[in-house]
Amino acid sequence: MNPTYGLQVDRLSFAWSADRPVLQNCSFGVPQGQLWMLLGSNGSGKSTLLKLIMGLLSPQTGTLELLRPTGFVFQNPDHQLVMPTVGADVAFGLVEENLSPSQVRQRVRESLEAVNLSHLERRPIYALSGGQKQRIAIAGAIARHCQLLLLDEPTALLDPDSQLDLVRQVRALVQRQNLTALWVTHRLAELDYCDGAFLLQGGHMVDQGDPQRLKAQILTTQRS
Ligand SMILES: Nc1ncnc2c1ncn2[C@@H]1O[C@H](COP(=O)(O)OP(=O)(O)OP(=O)(O)O)[C@@H](O)[C@H]1O
Repeated sequence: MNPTYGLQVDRLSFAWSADRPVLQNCSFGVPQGQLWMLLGSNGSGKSTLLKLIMGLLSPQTGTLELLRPTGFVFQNPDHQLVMPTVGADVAFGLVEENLSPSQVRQRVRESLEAVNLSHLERRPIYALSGGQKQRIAIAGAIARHCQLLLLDEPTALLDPDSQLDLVRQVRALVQRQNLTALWVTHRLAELDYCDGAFLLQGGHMVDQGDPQRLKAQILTTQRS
């Protein structure tokens, strides 16, 4: 992989069945240390692309190179947070890492600090807001020292203020910790907080680059 990219995808194609191609010859890269957003209409293949990057699906052709470990954040945090309290949930992701109890405590502390939620370590998960739950899911990835974050419409269930709060926090975190992040969204307002964007249409990556240019272009298309 080119060392300046945290994620590099080259001529990737995928079809659920031979007569239904979803992704066709997609090539793109997310520079290391940056947050890029992935846009595309319903059914354009965004979630399928994330599943390929996560390794849950295998491409028919093409290659994927990515920094590891990789962390995922889903639309609905209730599908992701499995333990009764915040601290226990973040620690749960570390069970396979063979760490001492004090190392686990240190990782939990650091990762909660990273998402500015240290004060919630003992709070039950059910008592969190949607935005706080998403930040705990992100803390779980940070605790595992993830280098690449994949976020599939993480603000879909949040109110408008919490949406922008989350994207601002993730951008700051990416910059502070030199992470690489790919964030799937339908919300054009979120494009104000990323370094670049990709536009997926009909299985092709039809545009990529400056998020404000893509935003203006999509708004013009929507008006016409
Ligand atoms: N498990 C599956 N089996 C067969 N076809 C699928 C499966 N999952 C998705 N598809 C099809 O693949 C295409 C792309 O779906 P995908 O969910 O990746 O799109 P998307 O861009 O994420 O959409 P949305 O914005 O609505 O979440 C769609 O035509 C969808 O019906």
